[in-house]
Amino acid sequence: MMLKVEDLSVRYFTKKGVVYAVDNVSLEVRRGEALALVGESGSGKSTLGFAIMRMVPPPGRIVEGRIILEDRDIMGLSEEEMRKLRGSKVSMVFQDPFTTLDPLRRVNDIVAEVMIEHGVDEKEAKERAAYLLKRVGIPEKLVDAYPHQLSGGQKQRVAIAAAISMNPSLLIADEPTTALDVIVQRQIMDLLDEIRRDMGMILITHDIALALERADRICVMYAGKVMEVADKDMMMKEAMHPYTKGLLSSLPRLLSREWPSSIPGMPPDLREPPKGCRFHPRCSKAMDICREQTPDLFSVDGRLVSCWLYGR
Ligand SMILES: Nc1ncnc2c1ncn2[C@@H]1O[C@H](COP(=O)(O)OP(=O)(O)OP(=O)(O)O)[C@@H](O)[C@H]1O
Ligand code: NI
Repeated sequence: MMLKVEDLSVRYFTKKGVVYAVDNVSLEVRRGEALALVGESGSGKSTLGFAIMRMVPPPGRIVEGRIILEDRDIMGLSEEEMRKLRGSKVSMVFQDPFTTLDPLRRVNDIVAEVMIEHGVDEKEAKERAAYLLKRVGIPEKLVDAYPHQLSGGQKQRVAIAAAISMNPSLLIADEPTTALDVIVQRQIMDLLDEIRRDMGMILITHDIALALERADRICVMYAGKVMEVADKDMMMKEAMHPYTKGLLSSLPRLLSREWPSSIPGMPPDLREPPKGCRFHPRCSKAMDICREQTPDLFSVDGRLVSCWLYGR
């Protein structure tokens, strides 16, 4: 297994209370697969992505769990060891590449810098940066440009080139196309598909249609918990969890790329998540046990589902 996350919990210790952002999450990413992490805003997707990089921003903290990257538990690594790992074994690209591209550096240097930090010598790093930029579709005349001279899509291409420059085993892409217009979105997703080859990818998105189109497996999150994990084809055919069923029942309308509104109610405030199953207040199938006890992730017909309808 490329990545195993076990019983991971992340909380933000804010002045206004503790936010239970990721609660007891377990998931796996197989070698070479694209796993989509799908969920509405605030469900804990980015927090989970940051946690896998051991980069949860304060006042957040990983409070428990294991993160095993290629058979190595990275929870025990020092910050210095993590710095070596980030970018080389696991990399991340973000929604807004503005925040990750140094505005004062030329594009080629931005990409080369990542490699230099990981010990590649300068000449080799610059040559490889030029190659990578070409590979991600940056025109040659722009390799010496500054980020502000690029379009949004081009900036994202540069961020991708930097992220894959050390051939990481795992790429975490957090809403990589959300800030882009529809045509550019497609180009960037095609680029990710093409360049990652045997690299594993976690695609974080609130866009279920995009997830179903691009990922091999889908992990649905709700209020900091994993609700259901299944192969894309299985999920398309039939969802099991009432929450996922609700999401997918509105699939035909998803072309509008908005969060489906077929589920009444609102997600909970994660400072006071509901007892039992976090989805129970919005669930039409809720039973007594759902209000009291949190369901495990039950393994049913080749998928995982956290719902009392499917296990005891
Ligand atoms: N820096 C922070 N301080 C306090 N709370 C935070 C912080 N970052 C996130 N949270 C809270 O943690 C929870 C999970 O947020 P997170 O950003 O991980 O969700 P998300 O699924 O990525 O949402 P989005 O789709 O909006 O990006 C939310 O309740 C959010 O308000
Ligand atoms: Ni997010």
